[in-house]
Amino acid sequence: MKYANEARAEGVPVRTGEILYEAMPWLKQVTGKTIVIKYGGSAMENPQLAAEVMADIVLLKILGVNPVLVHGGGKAINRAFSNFNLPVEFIDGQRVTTDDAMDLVRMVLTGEVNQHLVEAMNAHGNMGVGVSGTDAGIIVAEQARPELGRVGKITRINTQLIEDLVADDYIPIIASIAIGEDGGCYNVNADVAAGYIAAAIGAHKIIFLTDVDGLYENYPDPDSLIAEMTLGEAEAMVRGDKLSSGMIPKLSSCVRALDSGVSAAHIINGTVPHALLLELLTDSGMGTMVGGLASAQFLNVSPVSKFAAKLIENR
Ligand SMILES: Nc1ncnc2c1ncn2[C@@H]1O[C@H](COP(=O)(O)OP(=O)(O)O)[C@@H](O)[C@H]1O
Ligand SMILES: CC(=O)N[C@@H](CCC(=O)OP(=O)(O)O)C(=O)O
Repeated sequence: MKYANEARAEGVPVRTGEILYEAMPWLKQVTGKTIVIKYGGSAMENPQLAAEVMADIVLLKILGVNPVLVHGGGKAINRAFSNFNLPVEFIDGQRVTTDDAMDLVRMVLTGEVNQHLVEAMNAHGNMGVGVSGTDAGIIVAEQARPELGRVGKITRINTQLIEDLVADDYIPIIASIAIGEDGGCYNVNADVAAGYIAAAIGAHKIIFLTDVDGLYENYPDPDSLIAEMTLGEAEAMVRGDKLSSGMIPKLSSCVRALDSGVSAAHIINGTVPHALLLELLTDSGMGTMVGGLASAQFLNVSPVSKFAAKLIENR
């Protein structure tokens, strides 16, 4: 037997209660909504952190959010290429993928990365269903450019399987491999795949989990980290010549998603513990938000006004 006084002496976690309560306004905005989460290979390098990210996604599902996970695995593919002495070559952020290399890319993304994520997620209750973009023709593509080999340009997204899984309260975990219009399969950039999927399923938000704190105007100058930008500003940056490598497909995908009605896109640091929860359920916010706020007058204001801004945005 244990007396109540004893339990209290161990410390009542008042702050924990406050934190949970503070989540309410944010939770009201996202519960029942579909959120596409793109998990990049760069933020997946630490398996413990990756397992925590999967647990946070399950928590969001339990809280009524409908997460759809789209993942890459560029670093794991690089390692496999090096093991097989295949050259790693990118043109405009896209991996040059020969026919033989395609088999390896598919093996790594669907056989290794996807299944590790499924395993980590399903340690918390078997909600994760791992699929490739080829399953039920989720991602359909044609050859992008002959010099890239089997790199696909997405032509359409079939949303049915994703919608069915979400309706049945599963969490789709989608590897960025596409089925060809001409048969066969294609390697597609996972940022691009996530943007297309978010647009096609009418997601509320898209969140890119990467290994930096967000988008820097002049990378890596820490003072140039962008907290918020409008769709117009993002479009101008995509058209300009300041962006390099990994951020080109991410920002282009933010633009595509917002153009199709997704309310906000976020680029956040997935290596920060509980980054997703902090972004979605607290006043703190994280990284770079594209779109989102109704007006610049709400920038850098108190949490209460920020909440008001979010309500306006949701009208
Ligand atoms: N302007 C920029 N802002 C932030 N990161 C940038 C920028 N330009 C290039 N990067 C690089 O982009 C990387 C993230 O892209 P990438 O490696 O493709 O990640 P992921 O695996 O998450 O898709 C960062 O680690 C950083 O080195
Ligand atoms: C065409 C192309 O470049 N495909 C990517 C697919 C994986 C990916 O996008 O992974 P990240 O999200 O970790 O960058 C590749 O082969 O690396």
